Amino acid sequence: MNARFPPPAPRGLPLQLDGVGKQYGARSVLAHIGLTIPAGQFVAVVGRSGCGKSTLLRLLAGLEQPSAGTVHSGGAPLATQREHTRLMFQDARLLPWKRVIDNVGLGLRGAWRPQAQAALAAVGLAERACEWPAALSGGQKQRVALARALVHRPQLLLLDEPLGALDALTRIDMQQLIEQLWQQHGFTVLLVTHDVSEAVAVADRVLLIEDGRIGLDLEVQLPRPRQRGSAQLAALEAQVLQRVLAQQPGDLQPEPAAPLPSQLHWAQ
Ligand SMILES: Nc1ncnc2c1ncn2[C@@H]1O[C@H](COP(=O)(O)OP(=O)(O)OP(=O)(O)O)[C@@H](O)[C@H]1O
Repeated sequence: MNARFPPPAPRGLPLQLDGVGKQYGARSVLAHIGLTIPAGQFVAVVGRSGCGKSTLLRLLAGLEQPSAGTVHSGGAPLATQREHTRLMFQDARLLPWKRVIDNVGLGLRGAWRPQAQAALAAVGLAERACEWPAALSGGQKQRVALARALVHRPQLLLLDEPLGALDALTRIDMQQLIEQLWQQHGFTVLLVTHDVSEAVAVADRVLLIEDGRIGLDLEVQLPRPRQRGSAQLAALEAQVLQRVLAQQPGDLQPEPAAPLPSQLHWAQ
């Protein structure tokens, strides 16, 4: 990757969540979340489907407001830091009628092309700047989405399962790219992922959400680069998985099965 990418913001944003809750109508999704995340920490957020991982990210991104509690950064409401926060989703959300570089430069003013070109170089796609998004693979589209975030020099990068649709090898490449950019630029990362092995491989800290709260807060103190497939990573992964599996599936609990037509027949 390219070291010429503009110098990073001095540090990541620290986060302080106090008593954060989120309700949708009568349904409580998050309750009393209290968290201190130091500047520049790489945090992975895991938990069963529907436990509130994306909701937490949307609250941090300012796309939703908490029903209770506060989110601060450095003593001020996080909302004052919106320009330093970027969110990336599972789908790249590129505009198909704009070339790759124009997608990266969306929202920039002035002489933005060199910055966008440098961001593309940082994700290894300098040569693809003038192509249409349709000419890119899924992994390349996600790299463009990452460049589109990087070009704003974020201090807080919120990643909502951005690698979920990628094949296993492309996924590891992207994990390593994100880790490398994080090391270069020092932004704070919150990565929502369904993949516990990904969480322990890339993060400093893994948060498990269960019953609307932080059910497990695990420091990953292994040196980097981490050896995929190592016994230490496997042990951490097992520790998180055991905790997830010990939990009731909550709203994923299937409805009582309706009898099949053939069963109905035999019951008569
Ligand atoms: N706008 C909304 N209105 C009502 N309920 C919502 C809304 N957004 C999310 N929910 C509910 O909040 C709960 C948490 O949703 P969320 O998307 O945060 O879960 P998640 O952990 O990210 O799930 P997944 O892993 O499946 O993506 C779910 O039960 C969901 O149905």
